[in-house]
Amino acid sequence: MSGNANGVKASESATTNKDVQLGRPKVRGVDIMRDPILNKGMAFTLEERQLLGIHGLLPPALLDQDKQVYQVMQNFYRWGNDLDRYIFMMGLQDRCEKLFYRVITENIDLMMPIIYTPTVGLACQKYGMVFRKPRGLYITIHDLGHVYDILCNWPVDDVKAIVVTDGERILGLGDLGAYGMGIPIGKLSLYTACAGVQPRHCLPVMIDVGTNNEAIRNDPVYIGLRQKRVTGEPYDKLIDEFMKAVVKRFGKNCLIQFEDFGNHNAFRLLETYRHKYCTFNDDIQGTAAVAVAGILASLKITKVPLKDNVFIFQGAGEASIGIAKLLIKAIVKSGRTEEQAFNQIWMVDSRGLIVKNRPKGGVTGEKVEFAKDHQPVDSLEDIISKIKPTAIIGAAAIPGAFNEKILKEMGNLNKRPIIFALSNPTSKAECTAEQAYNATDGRAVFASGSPFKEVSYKGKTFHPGQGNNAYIFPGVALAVIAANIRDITEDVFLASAESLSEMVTQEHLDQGRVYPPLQDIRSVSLRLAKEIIEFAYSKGLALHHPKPKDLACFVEEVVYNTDYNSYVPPLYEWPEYITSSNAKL
Ligand SMILES: O=C([O-])CC(=O)C(=O)O
Ligand SMILES: [Mg+2]
Repeated sequence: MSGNANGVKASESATTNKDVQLGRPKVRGVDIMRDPILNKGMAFTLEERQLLGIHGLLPPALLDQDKQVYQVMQNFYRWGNDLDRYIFMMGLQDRCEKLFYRVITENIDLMMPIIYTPTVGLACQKYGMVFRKPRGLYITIHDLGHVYDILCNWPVDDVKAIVVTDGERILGLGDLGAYGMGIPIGKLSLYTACAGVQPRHCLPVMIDVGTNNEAIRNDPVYIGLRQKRVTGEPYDKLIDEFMKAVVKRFGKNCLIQFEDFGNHNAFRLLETYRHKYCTFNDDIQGTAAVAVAGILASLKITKVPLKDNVFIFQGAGEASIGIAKLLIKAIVKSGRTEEQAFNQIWMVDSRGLIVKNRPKGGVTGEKVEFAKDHQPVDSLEDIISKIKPTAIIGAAAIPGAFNEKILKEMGNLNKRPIIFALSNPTSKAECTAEQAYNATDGRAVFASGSPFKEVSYKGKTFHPGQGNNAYIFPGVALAVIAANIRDITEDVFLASAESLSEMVTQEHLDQGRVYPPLQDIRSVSLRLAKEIIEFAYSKGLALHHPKPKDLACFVEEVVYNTDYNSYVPPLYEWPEYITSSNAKL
């Protein structure tokens, strides 16, 4: 390839867009129609049908991709519920990948609630019924000693990103065992839909060590191991073997995103692996970045400087601790000492306010450094009246935790209270958008992890923001893959949070938004990737050399193209001495 419209040479990019160079596929005949990567449905041209040996295997009409999109959308609307829409879209992904991604990217705000939260949560709960065709790899505790062999069964060699779960904490739904596989699949669909990561570079992985969810173990159509979770040494050995096998099979630049592990493993595994492998934990670090971005944007509405805010976290798990730690970095950057920053952050868990020497105990691990010198207080209502926060952030998957009294109190304490109900899916949110606006006379600055529709209150329309790590992980992944960032530091996540918050315009703020609209998530993710790459080069974290001159073009070059390839090879041009009648014999 010579150069694109912007003059960037393909050779500068980490991954050349091989799609457009495919020319003639190796597969022919009916097999090409059975391969979702190559299949074009009724968009195969007459020439292609003849050349590939599929003429007559399709009805005679040609339906180009535009018409196919129309057909998919008509069907999509026809389904009566979201779970059926999920199954329908997964079927499309299994049949025709390019069409699937074209439909998703063109209708991202309509499609995200289906292929991602909240519907993906419901799909995981019913995965035995939803399951049609396997996707990704299943590695079980019985495969100890053979993990590399399993990775070798994956047919693609140039995998660049893995999303892995052990299914122990699927969204806020708890232990769903192997049914949790819907999450890595959904996350990786967003890698492509939001950030244009090539689908063939992506691999979803389920590590099945059993499930402690008895109902799921007894489900007659359960797809995983029917045993209690294996913990301790064998568990650690399996994860360790997996990490090493990934490097052996796909190289040390292969990104490994940890997703929806239980708290007790998530922090531990992050600490063990973060400096040795190209890895991050989305629930700790991705969620942290999106929440801090939302907080930074909220301050433009509340006009309360970061250093004067007081935050209460409902929950002290992966999300809360992750957000709190990144927030501390942001507060310190704004001029406070670390000690002062810690004093602005209060945590609440199932045993009440996290204080030193709590009679009810339970302050261990990551929570310890957040424990305050304060009297124990049990109920969230009392905690809020005593601590007088400017912001409350819910991430404990306790639906209704922000009750009317609490929301009203937040409205009494603040001109513009910040209320983030981040637990997923929607059924686990701490309050609804409507409840937050109604209880605060429309003054709440509200965001939630799962989407809520606009709310009309006293003639004004509010657009609640979706504070979901989907605004972060696709852009991070694209940046990591394209620029070979191996060490994904906390500063990368802080830079991501700052970049995202800077993409929130005054117009967005006027609509009550603290994130750019979901329709814009693709351009947001690409810009984020570009800014992360810029940051990574400035800190010496990007190993792709030389640094490309034009980063926007560099990013554009690697992005997946949803147009169908032409399988008709370009005609050869015969040299003139052959075609010319004057050719000398
Ligand atoms: O998947 C989502 O919507 C966000 C997330 O990581 C979680 O809730 O675990
Ligand atoms: Mg998650």
